Amino acid sequence: MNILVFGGVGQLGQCIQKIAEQKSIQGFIYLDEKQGNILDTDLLKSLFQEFQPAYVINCAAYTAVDKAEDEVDLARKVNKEGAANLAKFCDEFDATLIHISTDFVFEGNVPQLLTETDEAVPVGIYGLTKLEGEEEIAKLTDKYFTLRTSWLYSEFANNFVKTMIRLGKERTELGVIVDQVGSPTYAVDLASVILHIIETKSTAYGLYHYSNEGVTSWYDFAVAIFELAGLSTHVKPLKTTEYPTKARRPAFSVMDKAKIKADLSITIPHWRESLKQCIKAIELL
Ligand SMILES: NC(=O)C1=CN([C@@H]2O[C@H](COP(=O)(O)OP(=O)(O)OC[C@H]3O[C@@H](n4cnc5c(N)ncnc54)[C@H](OP(=O)(O)O)[C@@H]3O)[C@@H](O)[C@H]2O)C=CC1
Ligand SMILES: Cc1cn([C@H]2C[C@H](O)[C@@H](COP(=O)(O)OP(=O)(O)O[C@H]3O[C@@H](C)C(=O)[C@@H](O)[C@H]3O)O2)c(=O)[nH]c1=O
Repeated sequence: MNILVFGGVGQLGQCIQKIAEQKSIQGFIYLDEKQGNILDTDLLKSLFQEFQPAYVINCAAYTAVDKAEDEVDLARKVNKEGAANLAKFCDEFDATLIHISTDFVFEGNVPQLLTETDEAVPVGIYGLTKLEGEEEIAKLTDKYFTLRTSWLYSEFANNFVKTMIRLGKERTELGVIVDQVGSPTYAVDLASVILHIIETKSTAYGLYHYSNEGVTSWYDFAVAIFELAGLSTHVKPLKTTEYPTKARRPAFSVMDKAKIKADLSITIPHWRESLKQCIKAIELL
C-alpha cells in the first residue's frame, strides 16, 4: 500500500515520518515541494499513475499567516487550488485524502467551544484560503478526512515553541499576547491520529476538529515552555493591540473534539503533557 505525503519535509511531514518509523509502517513516500508540487497537475498525474496511492496526506500549505496578507494569490493557489488538485486526483484514482486545516478559519470573537458545524468566518487571508481549500475538497471527492487543528508545534521546522526557546536564550524578558486563547497541538500527536486513521482503515470520512486537550493563552503557553525548558526568561503579558501584526488572529479558537474522539475512538493527551514530550525531544536534538 502506497501513501503519498505532500509537504513531506515540513513540520507535520517530519512528524509523520517519525511516527511511521517508530511503528514500522511501510509504504510512505515523502515528497518535498519539488518532488510533489501540488500546483503542478502533470507532475501529480504522473505520481498518481506511478504509485497508485491508497492514501494521500496533504501536509503542503502556505502557512505564513502575516505574509499571506501581501501574497494573497500565492496563498490561495497553494491552500485552495493545490488542495483541489489533490482532491480531483484522489477521486479519479480512488485514494483517500487526509487533509489538514486550521482553527484560523474561525473569527473567534465569542468564548465558546467551536464545533464542525459552526459557521467559519476567517479574519485573515491564511484562514480564508484554508477554508476555501476545505470547501473544494468536500465538493470534489467523497473519501476525505479534513482535520482542523491549532497552534501546531514540534521539535521539527519552525514553530512557537522553538521560537520561544531561541528568544528565551537571547533575552531576559519577552512580551507575549495574553488575550488570544486556544489549544496548542503537538504535531507528533496529530501525526499519530493520521496513522491511526490509516491503520484502522477508518471510513468515517468528513470534517474533524483535533487539538491537544486543554486551553491556554500564548502568554501562559510561553510561561510553560520556559518552565519546562529551564529558562528564567521573564514573560510580560501583552494585549493584542500591544503586539501589532499584519494579520488579525482569532481571540478564542478552542475547538470541540467530541466528534473525532467518538468516531475514531481516540483519547487525546493534554497540551502540557505533550509539551513535556516535545521539550525532551528538542533537548535530544
Ligand atoms: N503550523 C501551525 O501552527 C498549524 C498548521 N496547520 C496546518 O497544518 C498543515 C501542516 O503545517 P506545518 O507542517 O506546520 O507547515 P509547514 O509550513 O512546516 O509545512 C508546509 C510544507 O508545504 C510545502 N509547500 C508549500 N507550497 C507547496 C506546494 N506548492 N507544493 C508542495 N509543497 C508545498 C512547504 O515547503 P517550503 O517550506 O519549501 O515552502 C512546507 O514544507 C498545513 O495544512 C497547515 O495549514 C494548522 C494549524 C496550525
Ligand atoms: C514571537 C512572538 C509571538 N507572539 C504572538 C503572535 C501571535 O499572536 C502568537 C503566535 O505567533 P506565531 O507567529 O508563532 O504563530 P501564528 O503564525 O500566529 O500561528 C498560527 O499558525 C497558523 C499556521 C495556524 O494555523 C494557527 O493555528 C496558528 O498556529 O504569539 C507574541 O506575543 N510575542 C512573541 O514574541
